[in-house]
Order: sequence, then C-alpha cells, then structure tokens
Amino acid sequence: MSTHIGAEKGAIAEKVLLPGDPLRAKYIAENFLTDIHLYNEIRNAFGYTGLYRGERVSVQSTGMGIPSISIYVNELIQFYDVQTLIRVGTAGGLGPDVKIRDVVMAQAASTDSAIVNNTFGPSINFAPVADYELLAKAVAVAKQDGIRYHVGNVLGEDRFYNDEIDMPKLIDYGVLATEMETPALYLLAAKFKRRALGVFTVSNHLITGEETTAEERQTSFNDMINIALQTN
Ligand SMILES: O=P(O)(O)O[C@H]1O[C@H](CO)[C@@H](O)[C@H]1O
Ligand SMILES: O=c1cc[nH]c(=O)[nH]1
Repeated sequence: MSTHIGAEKGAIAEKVLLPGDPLRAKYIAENFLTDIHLYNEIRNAFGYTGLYRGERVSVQSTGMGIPSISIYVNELIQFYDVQTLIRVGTAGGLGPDVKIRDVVMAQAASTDSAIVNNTFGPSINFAPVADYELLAKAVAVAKQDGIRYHVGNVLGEDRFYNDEIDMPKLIDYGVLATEMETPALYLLAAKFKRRALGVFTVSNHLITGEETTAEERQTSFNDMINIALQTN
C-alpha cells in the first residue's frame, strides 16, 4: 500500500489507464473490463483492475491538475512497478480543425507549470513527449476504427480558468487543445523510463464556445477508451 493508493503489491496491472474523474474510472471498469476488482477508494480516487480481451489492465483516477496526477503516477511507478500509462482525459479544443467530440493524441505536452523548470533549471526547456510506439499504435487503432483524430502538441496548463492564455498564438503554433496533467505524466515517464501517452476527447471548444452534452461525451469517451485499451 502506498500513501494514496490502498492496493496490495501485485493488485495493479502493468498497463494503467488514467482518467482524471473517478466516475470515469468506474465507467471504464464497469463497461469495458471483466472480472473487475476495486483496489482503491482512498479519497474516492477509484482504481480498478480487470481484464480486457484477456489482458490484465487497471484504471486509476488521478484527480485534476499536475500536482494530483504526479502523486498517482509516482506511486503507480515506484510502488506498483507500472510500465505503461495512458491518460484518457477531456480537453478544450483550440485548433480550427479540432471539433468537439474529436479525439486528440498528445505527441507533446507544452506547459505553463513550473515542473519542467523545477526539474531541469532555467537553461533547458525540456519537451515532454509521448512514447512513440504507443502513439503509433493509437493512431493505427483510430484509423482502423474510423475515429476522427488529431496528433500534435497540447497545452497542459495549471489553470482551468485562465484569463491570460494567448489562444491565437497557441493556435498559430499548432497547439491542438488544452488539458491539465499530461506534461507531468510525460516528464515522470521519462524520469522512470516508462511508456506514456495522453489521449483526449474534446469536450468543449475554447474558440467557438461549443459544449458537448453528457450523452455526446459518453459516446466520444468510448472512442478514446477503445483506442487506449487497444494500444499496447
Ligand atoms: O477529464 P479529465 O481527465 O479530468 O481532464 C480534464 O478535465 C479537468 C478539468 O475539467 C482537468 O483534469 C483536465 O485535464
Ligand atoms: O483542461 C480542460 C479540460 C477540458 N476542457 C477545457 O477547456 N480545459
């Protein structure tokens, strides 16, 4: 048992899906996995292990923001020896071609958080990137399943309510969407030599102001979840 995850050693699979929302973890476990076991309820950050097409896989909710996901990713890697971590999150669309309900895969994760600077100091602006093999596999699954997807840079920002964000500039430089955790996931994966990928459903669009309904979010979540589960 680690400080924030109440599981025995061995109770968590080598591959873990990481939604921010605990209820999304429950939804994934109950609708996509068989033989599920709820291994964590500490702080209601639900964690489940089950089977997907015979493969053992876990789903651990991470909460919102870089400090919160950093706790779960550190403990999953250092206490439970997790090897493959795939974030399944919501994101705010930015790019003109990015529509709500689309899937975005984070090839890289820019950030306004201090974590990169706190890790490398002021002279290196380390670029947190996805594991290439996971990304290539996720793209192949999306193509095979006919899912609308985009691959590129996302902004993992510290603030959901951010009046200072320069959206035209981010769009100009090709940033596809905003979310709040992936830079930490990629940074920790690099540190501990694990594989990581962020896959997102565009739940709202920051330029058009469009929002998805709860029902639409569920359908498009299913695309993202299917991609993550088939990506190894
Ligand atoms: O839907 P999740 O996975 O929580 O991800 C996004 O949603 C939250 C903000 O509403 C942030 O955690 C952001 O990264
Ligand atoms: O961080 C996020 C997540 C979803 N939608 C947003 O606008 N921002």
